[in-house]
Amino acid sequence: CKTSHATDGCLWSPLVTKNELTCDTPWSRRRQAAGGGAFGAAKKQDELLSEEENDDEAKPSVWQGPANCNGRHCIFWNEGLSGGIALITTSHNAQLIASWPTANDVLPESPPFYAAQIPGKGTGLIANRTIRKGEIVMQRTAALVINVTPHYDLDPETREEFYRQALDKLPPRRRAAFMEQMGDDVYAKVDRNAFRMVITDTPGATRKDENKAHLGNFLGVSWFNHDCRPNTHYRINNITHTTVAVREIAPGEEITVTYVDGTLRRAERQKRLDDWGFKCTCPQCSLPPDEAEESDRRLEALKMLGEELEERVRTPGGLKEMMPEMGGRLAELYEQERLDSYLGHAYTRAALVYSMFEDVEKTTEYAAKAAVAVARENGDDFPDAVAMRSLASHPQSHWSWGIGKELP
Ligand SMILES: C[S@@+](CC[C@H](N)C(=O)[O-])C[C@H]1O[C@@H](n2cnc3c(N)ncnc32)[C@H](O)[C@@H]1O
Repeated sequence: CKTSHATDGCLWSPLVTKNELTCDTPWSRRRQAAGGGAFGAAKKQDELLSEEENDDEAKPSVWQGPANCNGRHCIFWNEGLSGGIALITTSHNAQLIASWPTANDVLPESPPFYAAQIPGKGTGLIANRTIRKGEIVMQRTAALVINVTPHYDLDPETREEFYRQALDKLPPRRRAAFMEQMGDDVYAKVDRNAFRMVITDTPGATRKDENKAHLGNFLGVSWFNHDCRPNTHYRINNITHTTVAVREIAPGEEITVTYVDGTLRRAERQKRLDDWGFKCTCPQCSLPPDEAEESDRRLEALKMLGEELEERVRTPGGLKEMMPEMGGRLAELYEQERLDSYLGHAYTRAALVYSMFEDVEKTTEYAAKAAVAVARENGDDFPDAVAMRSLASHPQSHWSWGIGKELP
């Protein structure tokens, strides 16, 4: 093994230990991604979704970098991992990412959607068959991960050059797929299509910690348009983005996500969506005035009730003021507002409140619903999903059981 930053042969990187060097690992040929007929739509639209999967020759999975540093932020990349990943971040964050598992970024044989032009929205994704509630619609690993500090602090010219250098580290088809996204330059493509994510191994780190806050660009995921009452929920684990259906999606229906907090009132949602450069005309935003006002009133009630429950649980003696029905009311408000992608949170609150007052029937009902909704939204092993399964099967053994009744 020679140690070099050359683009072929045995590659060296500070991100791998000597034992992990992959010099003699034979290159595995990646399988050809499905495409063509399954999408049914025009070829151009198929390519939007599948091009990065069609590389003729696979690359070895080797982390490289740092290169092209600007202060503490450098470019790190791995051409062979999950279709190709490039990072602009610190060495510490890059090492952390390199230690994480990633999903294999390959489209399923028959993706349940095709890309099409949607009037007034640009490109979007349409279901080509019935998609079941709870079904994974798409799973992608980030192609580009960028720390927020260079994104917000660098002068535009330096930043654009820096981003182009990072993009150059991706395999050509992946780079081409990136360039298909909406936005006039690389910066705008990142800005319009990226998801905020926290790169940390420290529980409790928040997006406000600039060292940890990053923007992740996930090819394919960028084609989901916004709806204030979307039919999917997404989660980001490590640097993998997973989109799951939160209700049954009919063939021909557009697959949507929300870009903003759907529990906000209509004017606030629309204000935030202005930043994305469009006026939202989704069914919820297009309700007749009286129904829109009713929705806003429900959202206000939902917010107040949620805050009241939090406050009472946190304040000494606060549980004395609580009534078991408050939990059920909260869940009802979420259901009436069709906030299908937030039901895990609402059902969990409801189950806990009923458990505090030893209502066995309601506790098991809401804990069972919460277990299913939380698993759908966050994965089967998510701690709240595990806790809700346990509450549903043995309510009396849970920490919350009866604590509302035991107070003096
Ligand atoms: C992440 S991209 C989604 C894909 C995009 N339609 C395209 O053609 O690349 C976000 C952009 O799509 C458009 N968009 C998304 N949802 C929309 C909606 N509900 N109404 C109008 N435009 C929307 C906006 O221009 C927004 O800035």
